[in-house]
Amino acid sequence: MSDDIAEHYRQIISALGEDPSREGLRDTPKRAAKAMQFLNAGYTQSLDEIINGAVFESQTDEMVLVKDIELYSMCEHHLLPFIGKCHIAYLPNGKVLGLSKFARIVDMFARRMQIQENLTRQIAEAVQDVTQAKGVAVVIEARHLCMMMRGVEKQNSSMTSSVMLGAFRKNQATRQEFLMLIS
Ligand SMILES: Nc1nc2c(ncn2[C@@H]2O[C@H](COP(=O)(O)OP(=O)(O)OP(=O)(O)O)[C@@H](O)[C@H]2O)c(=O)[nH]1
Ligand SMILES: [Zn+2]
Repeated sequence: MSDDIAEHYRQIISALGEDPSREGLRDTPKRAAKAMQFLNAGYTQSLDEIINGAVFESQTDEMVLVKDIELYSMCEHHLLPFIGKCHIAYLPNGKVLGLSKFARIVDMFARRMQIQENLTRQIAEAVQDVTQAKGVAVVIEARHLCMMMRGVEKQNSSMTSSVMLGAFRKNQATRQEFLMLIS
């Protein structure tokens, strides 16, 4: 599979007018294939596998917030990166999730091709699924290279997307508390 991807990169380099056999580019198809596979490793992972049973009983019923999880993904339209941070909050319902698992959930979905809005929803639904929480909130703030280095070439705009489930959707005070904590 890696060889396959490398061969396609070799053809792309050639079609772009470069010589893929010149010294500096000789190993580039292989490197690019490896990098692309890493950036899309989410397709080879599953929620069960990354959670690895790290869901613990707890009677806490206060909001838990994991803030500023850095995020690197690629938009499915241009295969160019979007980069930003993700905030995840939930209201436990007898169970809490291992802290590192929030970052693992973000990475698993971020390392697939998609748009930011869908990524936000996938993360929220995964946290809900795993914790059976009373509510889950996810906000992603990101800058899209497809808007910066090409196309409209706007360097300072960023996009914020959010998904609120359960109590965060129904209860204004809960939502406000979350938004205040991440602001
Ligand atoms: N909503 C949303 N749009 C995205 C995301 N990533 C890229 N896009 C947009 O997807 C759209 C694709 O538009 P097209 O007109 O088909 O493609 P294009 O000609 O390359 O568009 P321009 O970027 O405007 O040059 C653009 O408006 C992008 O800004 C994302 O995560 N969410
Ligand atoms: Zn794009």
